[in-house]
Amino acid sequence: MVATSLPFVETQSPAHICPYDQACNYLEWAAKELKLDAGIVEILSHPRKVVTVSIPIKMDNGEVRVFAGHRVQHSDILGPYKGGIRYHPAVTLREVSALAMLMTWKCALLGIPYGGGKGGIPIDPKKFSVGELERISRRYISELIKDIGPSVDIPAPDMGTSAREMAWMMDTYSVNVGHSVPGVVTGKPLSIGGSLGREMATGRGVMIIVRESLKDHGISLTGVRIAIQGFGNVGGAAAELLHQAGAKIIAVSSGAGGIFAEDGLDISAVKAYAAQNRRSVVGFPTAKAISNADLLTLPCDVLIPAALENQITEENVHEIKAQFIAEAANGPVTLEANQVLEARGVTVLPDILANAGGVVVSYLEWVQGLSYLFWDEERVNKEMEYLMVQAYHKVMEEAKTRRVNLRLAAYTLGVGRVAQALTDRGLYP
Ligand SMILES: NC(=O)C1=CN([C@@H]2O[C@H](COP(=O)(O)OP(=O)(O)OC[C@H]3O[C@@H](n4cnc5c(N)ncnc54)[C@H](O)[C@@H]3O)[C@@H](O)[C@H]2O)C=CC1
Ligand SMILES: O=C(O)CCC(=O)C(=O)O
Repeated sequence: MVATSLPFVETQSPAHICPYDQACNYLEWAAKELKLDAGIVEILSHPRKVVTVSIPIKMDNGEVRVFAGHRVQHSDILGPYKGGIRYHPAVTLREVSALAMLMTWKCALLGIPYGGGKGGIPIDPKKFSVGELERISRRYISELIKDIGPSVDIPAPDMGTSAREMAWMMDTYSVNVGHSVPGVVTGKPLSIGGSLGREMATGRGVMIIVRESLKDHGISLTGVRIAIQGFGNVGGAAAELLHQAGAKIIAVSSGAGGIFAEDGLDISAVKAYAAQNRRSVVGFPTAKAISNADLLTLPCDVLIPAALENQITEENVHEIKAQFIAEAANGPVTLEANQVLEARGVTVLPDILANAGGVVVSYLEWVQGLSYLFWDEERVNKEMEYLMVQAYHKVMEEAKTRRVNLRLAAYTLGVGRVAQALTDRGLYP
């Protein structure tokens, strides 16, 4: 296991598991299987560019506060940096760096012409007014103006951000360069060049990958018992689509806790409740209250962590009862826990495959924008489904050929493609 140092001043990760070390461990694991040169691993272990900016803001009460805003550009070997921007109090530079690296492998695995990037601001958006969030978002993008662009680095939503923030960012970028540039972000509102289907895309991709994996095991979605941690953009959409497909969603959660119903939750009612309660499911009538930790260990067929990283670790892995885990979040299962689950025969559908639906539709949004031709939702969903199912089968085939688990198979495909491009472009001497 490596403990990789980053060449910049560091904010410490509060978690005991350093996400960047973990990302490098995954890279090393894949590199060993691929028998890559140590030099290639060394290059790919370091982000190409790391930017941290100060965001000075006048709060509604007149006080001036300064926030840190990060953008990490891991690799642009296959195309412009691509990845979301996270607003969450636990954001650190190491976390953003790890997530940027994951984006590189995800885009490569899906065969879309992007590199990997990620951004983040360590704030809890629930504690800010809309006006304060707008000022933070606009100043963050103004500070990054030279580092982003439709062929350089294209942000998108992640935890704590949505189409609203993307619209502010697109507008700020456009005003700064003097003309409208819709392609600078994806996940934007439809009115300014967003794509139909983007909002539900990550959840839809999760549903597709779960469905394909169950199908391979001779199981249909009907009646399958599913627990989902996180009921935001990704978890909420996955819950809705899996419920529509016949699955029984027995538990969902938000940051402050979760809810459980043995016979399955009415997901439309939970959605309506969360919309009225600042996106929290806590207190939903007719369901039992459970903690986020308890949700993970519920007896169920499929567990979908759709919130933060490092949720299933060596500490709780032995209590996990699900036979299938779909990583809707980025990095929710640690490498050590993954190995334990694999030894027990649990199918872990890795993040870079399971949650790739979002970046795939971001790509389709970008393509539609560049061609000035907008598609109906059916076409967007069909194109996304094709790319997701194709990637799923490639991962299954790779796992079979190499006799490795699905995570390693996904990584060998993603890392292998980037390493090949690095060599072909002559960037590896
Ligand atoms: N938005 C997107 O298109 C994509 C998101 N992802 C990943 O999916 C995950 C969720 O992202 P979004 O749904 O977009 O975020 P979101 O902000 O819309 O929702 C996050 C959900 O997690 C809950 N949450 C927050 N802290 C928590 C905690 N400590 N324990 C349990 N739940 C907690 C929130 O209450 C909320 O229900 C993240 O890991 C993100 O990187 C991955 C691919 C694309
Ligand atoms: O849609 C995108 O461009 C990026 C989504 C993202 O941040 C992710 O897949 O983790």
